[in-house]
Amino acid sequence: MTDLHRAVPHMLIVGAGAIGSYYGSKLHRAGARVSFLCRSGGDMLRETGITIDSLHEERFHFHPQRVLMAGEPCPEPVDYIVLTTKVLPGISGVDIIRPYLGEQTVIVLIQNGIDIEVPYRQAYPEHEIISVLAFVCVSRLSPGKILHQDYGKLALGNYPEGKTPYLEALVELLRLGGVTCEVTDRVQEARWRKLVWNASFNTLSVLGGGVDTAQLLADEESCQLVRQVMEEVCLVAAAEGHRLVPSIVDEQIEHTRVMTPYKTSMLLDYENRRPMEVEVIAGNPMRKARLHGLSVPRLEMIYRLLRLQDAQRRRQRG
Ligand SMILES: NC(=O)C1=CN([C@@H]2O[C@H](COP(=O)(O)OP(=O)(O)OC[C@H]3O[C@@H](n4cnc5c(N)ncnc54)[C@H](OP(=O)(O)O)[C@@H]3O)[C@@H](O)[C@H]2O)C=CC1
Ligand SMILES: CC(C)(CO)C(=O)C(=O)O
Repeated sequence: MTDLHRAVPHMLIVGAGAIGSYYGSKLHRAGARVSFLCRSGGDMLRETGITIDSLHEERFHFHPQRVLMAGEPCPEPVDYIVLTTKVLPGISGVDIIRPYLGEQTVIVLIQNGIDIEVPYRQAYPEHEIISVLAFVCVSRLSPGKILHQDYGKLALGNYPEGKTPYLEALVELLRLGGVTCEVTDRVQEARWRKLVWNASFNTLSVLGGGVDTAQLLADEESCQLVRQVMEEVCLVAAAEGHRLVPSIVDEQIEHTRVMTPYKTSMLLDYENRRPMEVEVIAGNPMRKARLHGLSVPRLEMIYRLLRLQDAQRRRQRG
């Protein structure tokens, strides 16, 4: 047993937004020491802590071990550094985490998108990376105030593949905190499966003029478009060596039909005039398709239109 597996591990969560606060609360419940690294709102968090209100779980309130502002040194070693920012070209997770990495700090990414691990693998080849997919609907109402609407399962695996004792230790903690965890030794395939949903529903919810999942599926033409985008993503995944079962398209559509109508995280970002995760959700798969010489006309169009929307929003924000 290394000192990383201390009885009470120290987790530094980068980003006190919806995902960071929600899963941070679960790790806190499990007895871990949970600190946050914030870009804004740090004073408020230190004073009032974090409250999770949920439509399905009991209200939970906690005070983080430490609240650091970006760049502020951390006086104690970090066992797991957990990135939960949006994945955007303007945010360099690689640079943000540098001051906090000890020799054995494990890098954990709870974020959407494809190939998000690559910059970390390149910058920190010696560090273990755990890649995590969140199946949850949660949002931050204001600093320290989180609303959990639905679900909460995590799928986790080591990047690029496999399962290590550090992964198992993290999963044990999360389960103790009440999180359902699915452990996989093929996390990249799991990312592609999730992308089938995100690359279709997230993007079309914005380009469709601000529609929720139910509205997208209620209309036969837009439902057909969802399906076609999903099929294109499966094509790229297969070229990358991840053969997803063909029934995934029907399964995801039928599963979404019975979900409470949901506004995707990309739509919430668009409505709130925040930058959207266009590159990792639409850009990266489209670039992979180009590398393999595949024709994915819908993905291409979605990517180009979303880039325009995003740039227009940036201009409006000034
Ligand atoms: N919310 C959800 O239901 C789901 C989200 N996801 C994915 O999870 C990831 C996180 O999403 P979510 O939690 O919703 O996003 P939020 O916008 O709620 O939170 C992101 C947080 O990161 C912070 N941040 C940004 N830059 C920095 C920085 N340089 N240093 C420290 N903190 C920083 C932001 O700070 P500030 O307060 O200043 O803005 C914000 O608090 C995304 O990839 C998303 O796609 C996946 C599944 C579901
Ligand atoms: C699939 C979902 C809804 C998380 O469960 C999501 O990833 C999102 O809204 O971006």
